Amino acid sequence: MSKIVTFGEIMLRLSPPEFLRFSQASHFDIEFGGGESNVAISLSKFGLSTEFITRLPNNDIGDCAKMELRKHGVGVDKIVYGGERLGIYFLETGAISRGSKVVYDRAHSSMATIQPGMIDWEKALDGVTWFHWTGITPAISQSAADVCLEALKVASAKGITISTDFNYRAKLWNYCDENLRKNIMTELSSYCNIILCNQEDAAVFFGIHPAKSATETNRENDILSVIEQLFKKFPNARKIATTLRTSISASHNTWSAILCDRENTYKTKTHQLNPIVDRVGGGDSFMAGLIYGLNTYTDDYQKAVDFAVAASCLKHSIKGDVNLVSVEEVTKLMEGDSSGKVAR
Ligand SMILES: O=C(O)C(=O)C[C@H](O)[C@H](O)CO
Repeated sequence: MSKIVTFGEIMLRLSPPEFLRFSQASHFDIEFGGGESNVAISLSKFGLSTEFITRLPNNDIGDCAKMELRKHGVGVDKIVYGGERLGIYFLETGAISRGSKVVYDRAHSSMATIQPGMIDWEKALDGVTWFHWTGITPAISQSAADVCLEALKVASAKGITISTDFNYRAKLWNYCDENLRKNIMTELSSYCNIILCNQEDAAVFFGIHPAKSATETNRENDILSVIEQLFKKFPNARKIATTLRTSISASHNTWSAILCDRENTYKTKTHQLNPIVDRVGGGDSFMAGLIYGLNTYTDDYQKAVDFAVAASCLKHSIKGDVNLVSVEEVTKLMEGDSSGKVAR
């Protein structure tokens, strides 16, 4: 039976109600979010045994984060405690052609000040079959990057499948220059078997760009060229996926994905995404869907990626960071029922 661990920072998400601007708000809606905890919660909703590892402050706010994870069935026993505070991110939700805005307030958080040796990875990863991290964790601080490396070394020695979502966040990565960032991400990524990546991630982290042919390229060829180069750079990578969003106008968005292994390419159908309720966590919901898909449809990779894209499509209908949908709901959409009919 699969047992999945994700590792990263869970934060308080504070957002003005509805579509108010920060400057208009007199109070905030409270949720919890974070790339890796979003994946853990979604996987737990799909019925997989899931554990989230992080460092939380030993105070009431840290307790609330833990209770949130527990409420969704995610294991919290490997969490360590200490440090001053829980990270926060402020989200102003955009509308029409005004984009959303994120302001991070996570400096000196418990996760940013985590140090090597604080987590006993040998014990924490005992009996685990899958370990997931993202490029957000090493972006927080050098010591968080070091702990990530500690985890990956142990996971890899134990033969655990390792996945990552590169998740470049331009507003983080403040503690190091471009070269160090490249070295850190190259070392961490070299342990990974399953990778979720987009063109920007590949360019920023590894200086990888689409190879231009004499003929005109298109978006799909560009990303396939990037994926080919990533496979060469990372010999341990078995599968690389990407999501493709088109924003034709504020009211016309589509969502699809591609999954590649070293021999084949699996493309999904294109889903319509309108109206979008909340697009935060779209990539995380895809990642969780892919982890579920690869664990469930073990010899049907087309089905695995079809499940992932349908899952993330549904996420866009849900307020908050997390994809609170069941396998049955995803399967229904995957099989073509996008009617949104009332279930009676
Ligand atoms: O941006 C981050 O660092 C977060 O983890 C916040 C959100 O949960 C994340 O962006 C969603 O993918």
